Amino acid sequence: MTAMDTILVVNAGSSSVKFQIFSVEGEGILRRQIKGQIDGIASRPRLRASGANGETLAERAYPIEAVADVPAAMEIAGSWLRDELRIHPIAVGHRVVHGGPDFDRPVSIDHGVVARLERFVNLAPLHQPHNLAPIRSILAGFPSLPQVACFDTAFHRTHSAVADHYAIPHHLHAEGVRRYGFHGLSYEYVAKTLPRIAPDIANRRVIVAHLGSGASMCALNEGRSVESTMGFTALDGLPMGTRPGQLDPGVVLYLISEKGMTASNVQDLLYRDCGLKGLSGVSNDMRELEASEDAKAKLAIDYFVYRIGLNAGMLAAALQGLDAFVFTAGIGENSATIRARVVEQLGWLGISLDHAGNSRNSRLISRSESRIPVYVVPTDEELMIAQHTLSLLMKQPLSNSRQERAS
Ligand SMILES: Nc1ncnc2c1ncn2[C@@H]1O[C@H](COP(=O)(O)OP(=O)(O)O)[C@@H](O)[C@H]1O
Ligand SMILES: CC(=O)OP(=O)(O)O
Ligand SMILES: [Mg+2]
Repeated sequence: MTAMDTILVVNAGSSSVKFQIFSVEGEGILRRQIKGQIDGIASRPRLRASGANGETLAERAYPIEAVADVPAAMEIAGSWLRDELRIHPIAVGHRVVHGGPDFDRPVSIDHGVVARLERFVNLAPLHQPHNLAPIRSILAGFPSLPQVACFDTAFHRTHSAVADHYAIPHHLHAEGVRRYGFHGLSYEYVAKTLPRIAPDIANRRVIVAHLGSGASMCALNEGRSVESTMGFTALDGLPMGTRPGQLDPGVVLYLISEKGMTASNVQDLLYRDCGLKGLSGVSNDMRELEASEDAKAKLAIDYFVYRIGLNAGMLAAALQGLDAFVFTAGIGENSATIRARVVEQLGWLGISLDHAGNSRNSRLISRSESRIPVYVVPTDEELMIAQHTLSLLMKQPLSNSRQERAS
């Protein structure tokens, strides 16, 4: 591994840490060498990693107390890559969830960039601190190793003014209180992949449902984001593992004025104790809800599916019609049951499911007579990050990083 030039990609989500190693072969060619993730953080933690040909490199389960949060998972993944595989990359690409109003594309990281990104920690408390921690420690330990930040928000910067605003006084929009949207690296990957796998609809009106531990939907028109269910923070829109999704702001006022909660109590409640976890009282993990007999677990799933249906109607209105629907991310890629429930909810649009294809996780899961085709597209945020990292790297000399790696 150490003989070749490699790029390490780090993607800390709310229930997982994902990482990939790509080799750089010739001008601009990336080849995946390792793909790994620790998922089920705080539910059923497991490290899985595979090599260039899909062969298993690691498969380890951990007790829940050993991987209780994202930093613990980051530590395990980091030490596996460093100490067992002895990876010495020439650059590191990071997913950074919040880029605020200024960052509309990936950026090379220096101390000034980190300071600007720290301002958004309170706008993405489940992600931003964990995105910035490895950046800071690499900056301290390997100051000349190039690092690139790739933002969840950047892909949505194409939104029109009406889609970008809340109906609040202008000065708040001016200082950055806007509807940013998230999961942009995932939507960018899907938008770039559709022309190859579904050329008929790639340039038309598509709703992409990114259903993972965090969940959102994006309206794509001609491959560009025009609307998202998420806004200023990754709390809005669909219910998620531990976040409520759309909530009347009056609930927040009630918690403060009637229940005496502080801002930090409310932040903890909304980011950590709501969503599927709060509604079910069973788990934030969809696999556990699907396996549960508990009536509240069923209610949580019903609510999840219902809200996806409502939000699909909203995005179809933004697009003034619909030509395709795409499922992606942990739940969207793996749960045939949830996909079937969502498609049933969208039946009024003339969508019908190919049940056999759906249970095989096929790429096209709608029947030929379905008015709107439905696809499953496994996302690859890490590939997007690697591509952005390499293209920024090619604009700057590599000599420093090669020296760094050699030392
Ligand atoms: N086979 C499966 N069936 C149902 N849900 C699944 C399956 N595999 C993964 N998931 C769900 O996917 C979610 C995690 O998705 P992921 O996109 O990895 O999240 P994140 O990146 O936000 O950590 C969890 O709710 C998990 O239960
Ligand atoms: C923005 C967000 O919610 O990300 P994730 O789904 O990876 O937690
Ligand atoms: Mg994710």
